Order: sequence, then C-alpha cells, then structure tokens
Amino acid sequence: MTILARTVDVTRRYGDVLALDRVSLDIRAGELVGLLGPNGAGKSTLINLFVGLRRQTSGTVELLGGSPQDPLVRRGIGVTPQETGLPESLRVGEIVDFVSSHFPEKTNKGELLARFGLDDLVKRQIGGLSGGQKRRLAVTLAFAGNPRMVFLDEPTTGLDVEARRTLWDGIKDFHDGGGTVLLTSHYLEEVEALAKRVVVVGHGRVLADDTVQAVRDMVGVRRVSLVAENLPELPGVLASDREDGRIHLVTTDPDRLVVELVRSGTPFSGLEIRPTSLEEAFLTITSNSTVKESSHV
Ligand SMILES: Nc1ncnc2c1ncn2[C@@H]1O[C@H](COP(=O)(O)OP(=O)(O)OP(=O)(O)O)[C@@H](O)[C@H]1O
Repeated sequence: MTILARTVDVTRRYGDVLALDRVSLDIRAGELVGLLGPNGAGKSTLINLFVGLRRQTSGTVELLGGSPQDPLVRRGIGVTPQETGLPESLRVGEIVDFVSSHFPEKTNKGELLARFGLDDLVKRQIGGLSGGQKRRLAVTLAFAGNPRMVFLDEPTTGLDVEARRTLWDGIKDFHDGGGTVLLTSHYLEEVEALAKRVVVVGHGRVLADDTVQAVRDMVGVRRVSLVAENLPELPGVLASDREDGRIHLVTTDPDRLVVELVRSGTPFSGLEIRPTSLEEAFLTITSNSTVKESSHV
C-alpha cells in the first residue's frame, strides 16, 4: 500500500536536546495513526518535520512521495498545530474561504462546517467564539483543502466531552472516506476511540508501534511496592528496583503477585499498589528489555 509519510532514521536536535533519536516510521494511505507519548516526548517535532515546518538534523523525511519542503507537495495535506491564532475579526465562513482558496481542490464549505458541528456559526466573528469553538474551527481548517492526509497535534486539548466527540466524529468521517490521519495525544482513550494503530514515543524514540489493544495491555501495569529483605521469584513481574529500603515491582497482575507473595511465606510490610503513569509504564518496560530475568530481587 502507498506510503504517504515516512521517516528513515531521523534525528532532530535543538542544541543539546535530542528531540528525535533515529526514528523510522511509515504511515500508509488510509491509516489513522495515533502518536502517543508524555510531554516532551518528541511528538510535535515529528509532526513539524512531516509538514515541513522544521528540518531534520539527519535522516530522511518523505511526504506524499516528495519532500515536505516542497509547497506543491504540502498542498496535499492539512495541518492543525498544537497552538493556533486565528484573526479575530474574520467570520467563520470567511476564514474557511480564505484557507481553502490556497488549495486547488476545496472541501464543500457547508459540508465541512456541518461535519464539525460549526454550521450554525458560519456568520460569527472568530473573536466571538468560545475557546472550544475556536479549537474546533482550527481543526476544521485542516480539512478545508480536500487533503489526502491530515496532521493534528493534540486536536481536542481544552474541549469538553461533547465537543471532543463531535471532533472525533468529524475525523472518523474523513477517515471513513479514505483519508489518512496522524494525530498526537496524551490520552489513550482518544487514541483508542479513533485509531487502530498507535505509535508510542518517549525521549525521542519509538517505544511501541502496535494495535491499540496491545498498547493498552502494556499500559495496564501496576506498581507494587513493599519492604522486605529478599523476595522469591514472583510471577508476572515486568521490572523491579530497590529504592530507600523499598522494593518496587511492576506487574500487569498485582492480585496474583500478592497472592503468591503471601503463599511464599516471605515476611514483608508496607504493601502499596498504585497505577503507573503512562510515562512510567513505558519507560519501565522499555528500559528493561530483559525484564523477566530481573524478577528475582
Ligand atoms: N524550539 C525548540 N528549542 C529547544 N528545544 C525544543 C524546541 N522544541 C522542542 N524542544 C525540546 O524537544 C523535546 C521534544 O519536544 P516536542 O515539543 O517535540 O515534544 P512533545 O511530545 O510534542 O511534547 P508535548 O506533549 O508537551 O507537546 C523537548 O525536550 C523540548 O523541550
């Protein structure tokens, strides 16, 4: 299947900061891919390279079979950056006309606004929109030029549940019609609602590239921590470490782990079980590629 966006071994530095570290990724026509990761993971940098706003330090970036730096190539895509500023005095309908006039093919204005629940606001000045309506409009504009592919950087940040769902429906509609989407998010639920494939990034690297279900299973880990001298071999331990006299165990099945711990008769105290953050989960999992071997503390 046609590859619409590709990076090969891409690195991007900002001074001493390594924002992307040898990232290779293919996005094929018709895919809806979620790019998930904690703050500072490198998601926006990757989007900015794909859409030609920044250049890579090394490696190759391809867009629609050409270069993201080529304005003709860029006419085939739509983009909503993480932050947008729209001219306050223009009306909603006018900004849609203005943006779509830059593209050879336009999306029907009425249909576009209806798809994103903005059809009642066509005459409203942008300065009179709520924050959520402005964000929805900014996302809508990515679709104005009948793009083959859209890049959405945290499209639903700041939206309430209803507005978020309306946006999701609009994005799904585009995808159902054959459109390709790459969107970033901090939220697994958002990626789960939209995407089949999820690419997890952390510290500038691709940590996982899999189905949403597989990634959800990875994230569903818990941290069991306790005080003990020594522990026996315990089932389902993905990673472990010792800190300030406590032992921390990362597991997908804390119930079974505790049952086995009690069964073993090992003396322990101060048992705590808590969720791991997304970041913690991924960093723990990926920094322990030989995880099974580390289960014996
Ligand atoms: N213009 C810049 N100058 C210096 N450092 C930068 C610049 N842009 C990004 N960085 C750094 O590069 C790293 C990746 O940032 P990036 O914005 O790509 O992450 P992100 O995953 O999009 O984060 P967030 O979810 O917070 O938007 C971070 O350490 C960030 O501080």
